[in-house]
Amino acid sequence: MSVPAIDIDGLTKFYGDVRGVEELSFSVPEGELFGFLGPNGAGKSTTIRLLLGLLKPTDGTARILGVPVDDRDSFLDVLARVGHIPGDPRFYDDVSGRKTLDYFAGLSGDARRDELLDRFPVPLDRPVRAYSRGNRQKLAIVQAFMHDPRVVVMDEPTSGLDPLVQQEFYEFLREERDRGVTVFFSTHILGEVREVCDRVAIIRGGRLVAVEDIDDLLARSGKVVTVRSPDAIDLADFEFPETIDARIEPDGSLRLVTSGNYDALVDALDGYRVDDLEVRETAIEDVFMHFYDESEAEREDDADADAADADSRDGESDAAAEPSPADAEESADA
Ligand SMILES: Nc1ncnc2c1ncn2[C@@H]1O[C@H](COP(=O)(O)OP(=O)(O)OP(=O)(O)O)[C@@H](O)[C@H]1O
Repeated sequence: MSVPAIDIDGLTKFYGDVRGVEELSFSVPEGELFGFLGPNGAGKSTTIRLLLGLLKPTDGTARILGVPVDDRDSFLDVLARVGHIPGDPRFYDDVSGRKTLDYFAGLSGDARRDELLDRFPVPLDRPVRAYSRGNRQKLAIVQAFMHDPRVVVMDEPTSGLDPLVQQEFYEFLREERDRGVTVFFSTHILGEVREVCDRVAIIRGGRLVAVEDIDDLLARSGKVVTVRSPDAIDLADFEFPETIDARIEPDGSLRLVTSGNYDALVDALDGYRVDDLEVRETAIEDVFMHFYDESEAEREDDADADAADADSRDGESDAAAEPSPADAEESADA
């Protein structure tokens, strides 16, 4: 079996007492479009910075193309085959876009510069200071891909792009994936994951909630059935083995999420008059909220356990400790 493009094993980072990420383990095979989804503060940027060796882990390891990030000499060679778009791309403001790209070309090459600029044009002779947010992002895209990397790691790469450029970028990512490039990108936008990803890791509160194939996730998430009836609907009539969730909406209609066929539903409906019946795919939002809700419950359990722990310790405050400025930010010993 070939070596995964990205391999993360037990990766943990604490900023003082603050959890950045804890015990993350997953891998991404070559040629996959992999989404890394989580709300603000979930630990996406921390993971990406650990993966690229920009931050030192508290525990665990990350590998790109089989090389551990802490094997500095070999890892520098690997980085020549990696593209990176940081969350907030920064360039020297007084330097033109062209000179900026010249600089990066000197480091790792620019065989695809012209092709990328045709696709994601920017005002090359203007200083980057004068760039709009979108143009800055496009410059970051060209810079990340122009040396024809094997693996590209991106932190919320579509922020600031207008919808047309976003679509162009998604198309470009699919083409890159089809050429065998591995694309890892973080996002908090659910639709983006559905539209472009093959698989997704869902992270919340620094912990991995799930790693799922997008199609499987949607397939086993069921269908949403809404029934409107002039009769009072009794929920008990709709508790079949296939029922994932059933509730009566404020307007009296039945909302049922079902994973199976409709025989039991049709039988149950026999006792009711039906004004309206609608069956639709589960929205990806519902699917992810399900994971987020579960993870929220787990966090509350953790918080309860922590509080119980603190109560059991004599003389200790149960307030969460703030990180001291000294240990808040830390860079790797590169
Ligand atoms: N330099 C730092 N010092 C202290 N805490 C930090 C630092 N960087 C991140 N954190 C904390 O680590 C956790 C994860 O943050 P991170 O920036 O990785 O999340 P994120 O998913 O990228 O969020 P966003 O989408 O808002 O960028 C948060 O609780 C954050 O406050």
